[in-house]
Amino acid sequence: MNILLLTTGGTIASQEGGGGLIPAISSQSLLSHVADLNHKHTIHHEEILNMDSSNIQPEEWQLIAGRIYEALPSYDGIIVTHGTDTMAYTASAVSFMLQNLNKSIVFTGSQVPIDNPLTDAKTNLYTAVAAIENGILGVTVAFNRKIINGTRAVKISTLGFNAFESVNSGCMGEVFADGMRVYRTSTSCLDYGRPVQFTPGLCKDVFLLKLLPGTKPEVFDMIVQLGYKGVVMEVFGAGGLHYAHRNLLDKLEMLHKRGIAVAVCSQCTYERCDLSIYDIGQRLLQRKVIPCHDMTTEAAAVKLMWALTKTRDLDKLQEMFDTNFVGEVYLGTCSF
Ligand SMILES: NC(=O)C[C@H](N)C(=O)O
Repeated sequence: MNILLLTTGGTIASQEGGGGLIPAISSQSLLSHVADLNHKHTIHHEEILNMDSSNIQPEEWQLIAGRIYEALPSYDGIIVTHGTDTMAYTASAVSFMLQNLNKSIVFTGSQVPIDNPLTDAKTNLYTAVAAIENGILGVTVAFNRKIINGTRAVKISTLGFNAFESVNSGCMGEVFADGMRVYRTSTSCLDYGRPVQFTPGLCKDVFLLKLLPGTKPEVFDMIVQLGYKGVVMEVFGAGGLHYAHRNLLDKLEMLHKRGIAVAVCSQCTYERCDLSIYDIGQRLLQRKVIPCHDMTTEAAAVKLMWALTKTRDLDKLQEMFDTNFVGEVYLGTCSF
């Protein structure tokens, strides 16, 4: 197979720089650590960035997605090496920007640099190649022998090798002693008659707010002043926030009047936010907040950035959040 290795930095490409680990290893040198892959496949390499992923932002997401789109026709699959810290955001962003993918785009990285004897980088790279060999289509994350839908990946460990979890959706594939077991072959329902859909835009004016009991309502005034067009709010449990002592509900009404979208997801990692259960949730619904259902916070925030480039109409945004595009949300009607 013809595979492209796109490198962007991260621990996988890092070396001790005197002041701590810093990305330094080139794409060529990275590939040389898994040179045996070239016996079976033709692997091309290209370094598009060399950054700690803490510095990777929407500008870089667009660069990465654009390069993938250009390269796609020439390869059977593309592996993107990336720092783990923000990989779930980048993988989500690329998932929304590049849809109807009939090829494998696999993000991977490592917790230990590739030139360290205890590295997990090689296994992760071999797992990424196995995802391509097994035809797992769409944007995924390969880590610790698992293949996860890019919009379902969440980084759960700072140091452990099982650094990513597939949240609210089983993983797509897993390596066992007898090889890769494939549970799902695509992140979405593909329309083979249509080409890849590339929508490169992202609205950078999205704010992510995790509530603390007692958060001051005036925070929302600051969000408005700063020109944010959308807010993803992590609320308590199935969907709660305070209005006693400090009335956040009034501020949500103010945001709605100003046409600022507020999407709501839970501070709980697992299961869905459901605003129909409690009185407080129903008060939120009356303020026209957009429920994110069982989406990860990472996917929800990036989905809002992507959706806001298509519309600012709150009803249309709500419709987009009630639609499953790339397996990011379970709505009870589709098993992706
Ligand atoms: N394991 C890693 O890759 C962490 C690193 N700080 C990064 O995200 O770039």
